[in-house]
Amino acid sequence: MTFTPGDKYKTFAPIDLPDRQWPSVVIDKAPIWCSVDLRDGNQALIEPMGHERKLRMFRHLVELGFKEIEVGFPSASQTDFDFVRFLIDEGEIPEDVKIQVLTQAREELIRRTFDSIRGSKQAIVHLYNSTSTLQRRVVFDLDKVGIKQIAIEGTKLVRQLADEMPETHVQMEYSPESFTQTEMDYACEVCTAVMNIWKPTEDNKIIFNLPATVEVASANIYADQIEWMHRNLPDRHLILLSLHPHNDRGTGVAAAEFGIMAGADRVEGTLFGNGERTGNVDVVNIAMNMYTQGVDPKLDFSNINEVVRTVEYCNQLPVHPRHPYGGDLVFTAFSGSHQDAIKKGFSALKKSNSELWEIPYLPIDPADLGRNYDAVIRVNSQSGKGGVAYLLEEDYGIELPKLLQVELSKVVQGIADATGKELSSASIFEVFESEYLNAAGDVEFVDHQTTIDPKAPERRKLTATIKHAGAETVVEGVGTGPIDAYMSALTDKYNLDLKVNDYREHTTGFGADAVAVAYVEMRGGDGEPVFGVGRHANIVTASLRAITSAVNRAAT
Ligand SMILES: CC(=O)SCCNC(=O)CCNC(=O)[C@H](O)C(C)(C)COP(=O)(O)OP(=O)(O)OC[C@H]1O[C@@H](n2cnc3c(N)ncnc32)[C@H](O)[C@@H]1OP(=O)(O)O
Ligand SMILES: CC(C)C(=O)C(=O)O
Repeated sequence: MTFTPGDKYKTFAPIDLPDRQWPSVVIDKAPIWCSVDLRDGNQALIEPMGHERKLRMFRHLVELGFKEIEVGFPSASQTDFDFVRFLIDEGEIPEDVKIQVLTQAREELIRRTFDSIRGSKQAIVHLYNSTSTLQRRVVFDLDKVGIKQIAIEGTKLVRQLADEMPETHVQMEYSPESFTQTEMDYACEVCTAVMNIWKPTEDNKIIFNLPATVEVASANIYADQIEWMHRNLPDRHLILLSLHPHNDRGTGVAAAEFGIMAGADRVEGTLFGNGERTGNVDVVNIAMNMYTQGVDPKLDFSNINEVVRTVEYCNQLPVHPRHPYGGDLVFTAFSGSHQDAIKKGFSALKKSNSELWEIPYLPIDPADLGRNYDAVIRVNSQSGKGGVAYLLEEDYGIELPKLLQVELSKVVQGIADATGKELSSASIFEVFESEYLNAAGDVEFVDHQTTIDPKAPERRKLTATIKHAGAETVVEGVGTGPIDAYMSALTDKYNLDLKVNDYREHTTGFGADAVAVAYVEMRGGDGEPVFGVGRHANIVTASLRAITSAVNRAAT
C-alpha cells in the first residue's frame, strides 16, 4: 500500500461566499496597528525578555508610532505583572498610547489582570478562549454551548471589574482563539454573546480579534472568513475588527493584506514577524508594502537599522539577511543583469525630473528606510560590467567608457571566479589601477612641453621626457594637438602600429581637488581595441598618461 498525504491531511474547505467583494478592494489607508511583540512575540522566545529588554522594546514601539501595544500576559508571570505596573507607576505610557493585556477566560487570571492595570488612564483588556472544533474536542472536552459559556463568564467578569474601575477607560478585546478553524456561524454566535454582555458604544467599541492562531489555509480563505464576519456580525459600527495572522504557511502578510481588503480595521503583529512557530505576521512588512503603494502606513521605519538592532537585542534572535525591508542584503544586487538595470535606472532617474521612484529591481528607495546606496551593488563572480562600472563611478568618480567596462569586467570576473569571493570596491579600484593607471610596460611618461610649430602655427610640437626601461630619454613629435603629437613621437621611436580610435575625458572632484581622467581606445593592425587610462590634475598630462598606458598594454 502506498502512502499519500491525503491519507493524513485533509483539504481546507472553502468558505461559501460567492459574492465576495474583497478581491477588488484597494488598500488606501493604514489600519490600527497593535504590536504584540511583548506578548505573543515574547512567549515564543528561547529566553523571554526581562525587564530591561521589555522596556527597551516598549520605548522603541512608542517611537515607531504604535498607539496600541500588548505589553504582556500579566497573570502568567511576575515579570509581566511587574512590567505593567512599572509602565503605569513610572508614567511610561504616553497619553495617546493604549496598553493591552491578555488573559485567559479564567476568574483568577482575569482578576490578576485587572490588578495589573489599576491606575492606568486607559487599557485594553484582551480576553480569549479557543473555539475551534479541534480544541473544543481535544483541549476542553466541551460542546459549543460549554465553550460559549467560557466566553460569557469571562466577559461578565471583565464587565464587572471594568465597572469597578471607573478611573480607567477599559476597552474590551475578545479573541475566539483558533478562529480560522471555527465554523463561521459559531464564531459569530460567540462574539455576539460577548457583545451582548459587554455592550460596546460608539465611544468604546469592542475589538473582535479574529486570529489565524495556526495558519492552516491559503490567504484567500482567511479573507473570505474576515469578509463573512464583517458582513454578519451585528452592530458592525460598534466593532473594531482585528486580524491576528500567524505565518505557518509563510503567507501571513498576504493573509493580513487580504484581511484588510475584506473589511478589517486593525492588525496585530510583531516587528519582523517574531512569534510562535514560524511567527506572527510581520508588521514592518505589511506597513512598508503599503508605503510602496503610496499609502502612509502611520508607522515610522525610516531608520530600519535601528529597528533591526533593537529587535535582535530584545529577542536575542537574528533578523535574516534576506528579510523583507530589514535584512542586510535586501538592497544588494550581485547579479550582472540586475546591476546593469539598476545602474541605468539611477541614471534615468537623475535625468528625469520625476519624483516617482522607478528603479528596476529596487521596489523601494533604500534611503526611505535610512539605508544608503553603498550596498546596492556588490561584485562577485555573478556580476557584470554594470556592477563594476557602478562601483568605480560611485566611489571613485571614474566613468568608464562602455567597451572599457567590458574589458575590465572580464579581469574582475576572472579574479572573482578564481577566488570564489566578493570583490570590494577598493579591490576593484586596485585592479583598475594596476591594469590601466599604472599599466606595466617599458614606457614611463615623465613630463612634456608643447610649443607652436613655427612652420605651421595650427600644429603643436611636443617634447616629452619619458623613461624607457628605466632610462630617461626625450622624444619629439608634431601633430594637431598634444595627443596627436605625442602619438607621432612614440610611433617614430617605437615604430608603433597603433591609431587612436576614441578619446574621452572627464573630471572628478571639485575645485582644487579636481582631477582629470582620460581614456584612449587604440586599434592596431588586427583591429582589436586596446585601452589606456591616465589621471592627473592637468588634463593634457592625463591624456599623455592614457596614451602611455595604452602603448604599454598593447605591447604585452
Ligand atoms: C494562542 C495564544 O498564543 S494564547 C496565549 C498563550 N500564552 C501563554 O500561554 C503564555 C502564558 N501562559 C501561562 O503562563 C500559563 O498558561 C498560565 C499561567 C496562564 C496558566 O497556567 P496553568 O493554569 O498552570 O495552566 P495551563 O495554561 O496549562 O492551563 C490549561 C487549563 O486552562 C484551560 N484554558 C486554556 N486556555 C483557556 C482560556 N483561554 N480560557 C479558559 N480556560 C483556558 C485549559 O482547558 C486547561 O484546563 P484544564 O486544566 O481544566 O484542563
Ligand atoms: C490570544 C490569541 C489572539 C493569539 O495569540 C492567537 O490566537 O494566536
